[in-house]
Amino acid sequence: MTTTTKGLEGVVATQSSISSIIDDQLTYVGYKIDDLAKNSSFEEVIFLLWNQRLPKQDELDELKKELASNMVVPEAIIKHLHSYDLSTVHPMTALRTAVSMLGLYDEEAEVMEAQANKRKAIRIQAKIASIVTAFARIRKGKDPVQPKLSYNYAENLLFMLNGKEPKEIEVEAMNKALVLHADHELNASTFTARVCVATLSDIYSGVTAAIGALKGPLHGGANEGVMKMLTEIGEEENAIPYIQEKLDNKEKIMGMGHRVYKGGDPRAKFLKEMSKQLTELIGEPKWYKMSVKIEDYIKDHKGLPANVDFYSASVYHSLGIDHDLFTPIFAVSRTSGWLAHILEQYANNRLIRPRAEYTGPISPEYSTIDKR
Ligand SMILES: CC(=O)SCCNC(=O)CCNC(=O)[C@H](O)C(C)(C)COP(=O)(O)OP(=O)(O)OC[C@H]1O[C@@H](n2cnc3c(N)ncnc32)[C@H](O)[C@@H]1OP(=O)(O)O
Ligand SMILES: O=C([O-])CC(=O)C(=O)O
Repeated sequence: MTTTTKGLEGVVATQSSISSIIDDQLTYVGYKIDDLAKNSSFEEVIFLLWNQRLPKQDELDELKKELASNMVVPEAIIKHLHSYDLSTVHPMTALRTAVSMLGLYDEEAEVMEAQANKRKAIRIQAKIASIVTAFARIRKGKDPVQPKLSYNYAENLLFMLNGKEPKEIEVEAMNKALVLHADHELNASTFTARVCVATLSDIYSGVTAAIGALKGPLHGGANEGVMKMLTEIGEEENAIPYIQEKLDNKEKIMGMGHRVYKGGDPRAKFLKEMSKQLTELIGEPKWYKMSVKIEDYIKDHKGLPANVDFYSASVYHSLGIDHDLFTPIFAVSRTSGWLAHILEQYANNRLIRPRAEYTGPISPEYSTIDKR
């Protein structure tokens, strides 16, 4: 058997035409992330990821309409969100369970035909925004807000979260964050989704599994970890001593480092710019300034670049989003990528089943229980 690679580093595990990372450049279906971040709506990116081409205007209008009109979630899920102790449950745990529950209320849940899976993809993408926002409101004793048909995805996400018309700058920032987080080749959660559905399990299982993988602090959970760190640091002058102490204790700095990018994450510069603008706007520029200090220090002392999670923390904070909702917001965006990969996996499926190199004892002598 060939040798193992810890964490599957550098292993090419599948072919995909959805996104690529080549020489530290990210593309979705060949289009540069820079062009998409500057020009595209999240809906446009969803269409691109699911169809491997950019939409025409009427196709984009249709997708926007379908997403907005499918955002309402079954009442049973809203009831379920009321049914446990929302003060202690992490929103990613609630989301994982609620998305799994969605499958119970979808008549096509077990239909494996390609068109049915596309219809389910729209429903899942639409409803995940409503689940995250309903959870956020219910735990504050507020009613969920119904989406507006005239709003785009980013507008509805903010509207359902805050119950008031979002400002243009907030919508722009949210849209860009959604575009930047939408897909990322074979990251851990996407790989999880593909492994799951490669058994020909259903689409809800795939997305539920992916949410579980995204939750961890080495992956999507890092954005919440970044804000926790910034809050603990409190003021700019404390940043370096705090970071040095963490490094001395061999602790990881959240939002820093990446398995694939060694020169830098191309998404981070957009989020950095947004962080500067938005933290100034809310009168809390210290979060941005602190982040820049940390980024520079880690670059100089560890040679590690900031990843997508680093500046997204202060961006989401500036948008007034609760810190434990940062990863669920990431999940809302990444659902588009998971669904694209799930559809691609179904279209060209083979069971994913690698091998393990056995390192346990060889032929130990068996003794019956009375002799051990
Ligand atoms: C959306 C995303 O998922 S982006 C990633 C989000 N995750 C984070 O931000 C968590 C912090 N970062 C990390 O833990 C890592 O950089 C990962 C998980 C992203 C990538 O890790 P890997 O490629 O597996 O690298 P690994 O964890 O093996 O680290 C290699 C070395 O760099 C160090 N290192 C890597 N990241 C960090 C970090 N953030 N802070 C301090 N040291 C780090 C490790 O301690 C290790 O050092 P050593 O060789 O002296 O033991
Ligand atoms: O690709 C990865 O390993 C992690 C990442 O940046 C992402 O999922 O966006």
